Amino acid sequence: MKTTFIGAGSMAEAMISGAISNGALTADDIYATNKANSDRLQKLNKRYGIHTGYEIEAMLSDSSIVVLAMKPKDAKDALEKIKEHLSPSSLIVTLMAGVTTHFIEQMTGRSCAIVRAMPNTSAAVGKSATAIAINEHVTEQQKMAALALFSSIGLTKIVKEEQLDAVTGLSGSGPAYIYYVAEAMEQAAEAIGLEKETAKPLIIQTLLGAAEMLSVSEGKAEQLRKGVTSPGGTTEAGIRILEDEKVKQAFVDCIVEATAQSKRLGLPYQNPVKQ
Ligand SMILES: NC(=O)C1=CN([C@@H]2O[C@H](COP(=O)(O)OP(=O)(O)OC[C@H]3O[C@@H](n4cnc5c(N)ncnc54)[C@H](OP(=O)(O)O)[C@@H]3O)[C@@H](O)[C@H]2O)C=CC1
Ligand SMILES: O=C(O)[C@@H]1CCC=N1
Repeated sequence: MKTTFIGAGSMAEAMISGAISNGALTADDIYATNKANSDRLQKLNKRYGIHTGYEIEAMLSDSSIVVLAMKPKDAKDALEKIKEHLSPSSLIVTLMAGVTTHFIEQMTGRSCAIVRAMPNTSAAVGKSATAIAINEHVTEQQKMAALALFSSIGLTKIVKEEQLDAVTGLSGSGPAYIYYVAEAMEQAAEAIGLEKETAKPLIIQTLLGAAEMLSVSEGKAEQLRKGVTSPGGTTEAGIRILEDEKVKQAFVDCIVEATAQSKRLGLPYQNPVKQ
């Protein structure tokens, strides 16, 4: 299934790598272009055997899927460049945070089948938590193709487009919150006398194990936490500090604020006429 990536940065690469290694696409199916970085295209061509270049018209013709993988600030330029070459039968898949399907339709000047996605950087290891919103022009076959593409980089949930800001605040930015916890654990390990080489694998395995436990226990986080916490024990003493410092509320506030920022960043893309 011919799939063309407009934008060839880290998210595009994660999807290309996932789709090829999981068999969702072959290297021969994949075309990628960017703004001007030809070295980067050459590297992707060498690494994955995909087609790369700047012949937009040829790349877009007969493309079943066109992935918009540029930053939101570049959306307008990129859409201006590709709109006259877009085939009416192509499915547009957009990865851009905040850029609405309405904006894309306005920019291309016509109704398009669009899947708007919010993956996360764990796509690079096939573990993205991705949510997708599907507009009314997407056919059942296109929906299946999009699900196959995103399943190749991890788990996929279908949501309403208006829920994508919340998804961005929760799981789009989510890996950063977990890295923040890992940073705190690394800092603490040093303070309590553990060498980095000892602490790092212990931290990683603790995060992996906790995630696996959450997964097999159907997500009862509070119950799992209580299972670790012996009365009068070490966990209880540690968690008391987190409660005193209102750390849980700080995480809630963090996700609410990230969601609000996603909404703010999306404002210029509500109506392209106002740009
Ligand atoms: N990083 C993340 O955690 C997440 C990112 N996203 C979304 O994914 C998208 C891509 O992010 P990411 O891969 O990190 O970005 P990168 O900066 O790594 O890549 C952006 C790519 O877009 C290309 N580009 C810019 N302008 C144009 C243009 N006019 N025509 C063609 N290509 C163009 C750039 O080309 P060149 O190098 O030549 O300038 C580059 O290849 C963003 O919209 C982001 O919102 C979504 C979820 C999570
Ligand atoms: O920080 C950001 O704006 C992007 C969107 C989700 C993850 N990174």
